[in-house]
Amino acid sequence: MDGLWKVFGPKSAARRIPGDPELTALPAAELRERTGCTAAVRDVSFDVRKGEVFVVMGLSGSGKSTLVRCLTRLIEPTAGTIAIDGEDVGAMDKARLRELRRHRAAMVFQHFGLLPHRTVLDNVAYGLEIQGMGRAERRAKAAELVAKVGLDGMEQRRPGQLSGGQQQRVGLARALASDPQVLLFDEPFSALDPLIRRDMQEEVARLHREEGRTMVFITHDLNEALRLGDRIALMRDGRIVQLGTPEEIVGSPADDYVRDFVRDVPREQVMTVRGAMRPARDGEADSSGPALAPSATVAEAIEAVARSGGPARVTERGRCLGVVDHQGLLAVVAGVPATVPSQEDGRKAAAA
Ligand SMILES: Nc1ncnc2c1ncn2[C@@H]1O[C@H](COP(=O)(O)OP(=O)(O)OP(=O)(O)O)[C@@H](O)[C@H]1O
Repeated sequence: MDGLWKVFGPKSAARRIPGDPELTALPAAELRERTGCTAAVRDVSFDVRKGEVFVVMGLSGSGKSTLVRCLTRLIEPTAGTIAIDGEDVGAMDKARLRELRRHRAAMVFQHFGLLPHRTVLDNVAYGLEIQGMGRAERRAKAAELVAKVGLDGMEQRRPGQLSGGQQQRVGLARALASDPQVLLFDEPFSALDPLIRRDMQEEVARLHREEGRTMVFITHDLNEALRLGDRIALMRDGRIVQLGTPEEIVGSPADDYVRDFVRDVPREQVMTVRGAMRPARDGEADSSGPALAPSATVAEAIEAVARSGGPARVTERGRCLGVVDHQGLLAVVAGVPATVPSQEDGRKAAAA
C-alpha cells in the first residue's frame, strides 16, 4: 500500500483533499465542517511480507476497517496505490476483483456471516460450491477443514446450535476453504468472551504455525495485537503512528501517544534478552551458567537468573552474544536504560 487515502463525503471535495496541504492540516471536525468530508485513512504506506501476521491496531474510529477494506477494494480508495504480488489492485476489473476476494484474500468477519439454515459442513462447503467444485469433493474438503478448526463431530449442527466461539471457527474454516494466499481478519473475536477469545487467538496462532499463511489482522485490543502480530501498525486518526515488532513498539515507542498506549504492558513478556544484555566480561562467555537464545523473553531470563543466582549467557549457534544479569533485566522491566557499570567502576567497587 502506497500513499493511500480514503476520504468519505461528497466526491469532488473528497478527491481534492489528499493533494491540499491546507485542508489536510485541519482537525477532523473542522475538515468536516468546511468540506463535509471525513478523512478515514490519511497517506498510509506499508508492505505486508509473505507469511507474516500483520496487525492493524488502533482505537475505535482510527481507520482500521476502512484501511483493510481498501486492500481488496471493498471500499474504493480516494488516492494512492495497492498491489498484491506486484499486481495493481486499482487496475483490476470486476472479474479479477472477484477472483482476488474469493481466492487470494479471504476475509473473516466479526459477525461470522453464516447461513443459518445450512449445517456446519454445508456452510464451510458453500464457498467451494460457488467455485464450482463437485459435491463429493467439496464435502470431503469441508470435512477436513471442520476438523482442522477443532469442530469434529459438529458437522451436522446448524449455526444456531453453536456457541459464539464455535461459530467463529466455522467462519474461519469457510475462509480457509478457498485456500487464500492472505487471510484478512476484521476484529473477528471482539464479540467473544475473554476465555473463548483467548482460545481463538491460540487457534489462529496454531494455524499460522502450521501453514505459514500471510494474515492481516485488525484489532483494537493491544494484548491481542502483541500476542499475534509479527509486526503491528498502530493507527491514530487515519495515520500510522508507528509500525514495528511488538518489541519495538513496547520498547521504543515513537511518541507520547504510543508510550501511553503501551504503558501497562507487562514488558518482561514482550521484550527479549537482546534489549537487556551487555557484553561479556572476564571469562563470563565461557562460564557454565545458564544459556538463553536471543529470542528468549526477559521473563524467561528472570527465571533463569533467579534460579542460578548469577548472570545468564545469551548464545546463538554456540557463540556467546552477551550476558544478562539482574541489573539489565530490572532496567528493562522498569523501562529505563540500563546503566552498565564500566570495568573501572568494578575495580573501584572491588577496592572499596
Ligand atoms: N461510510 C462512511 N461514511 C462516512 N464516514 C465513515 C464511513 N465509514 C467510516 N467512516 C468514518 O471513518 C473513520 C474511520 O472509521 P473505521 O470504521 O475505519 O474505524 P475503525 O478504526 O475500524 O473503528 P472501529 O474499531 O470502531 O470499527 C471514522 O471517523 C468513521 O466515522
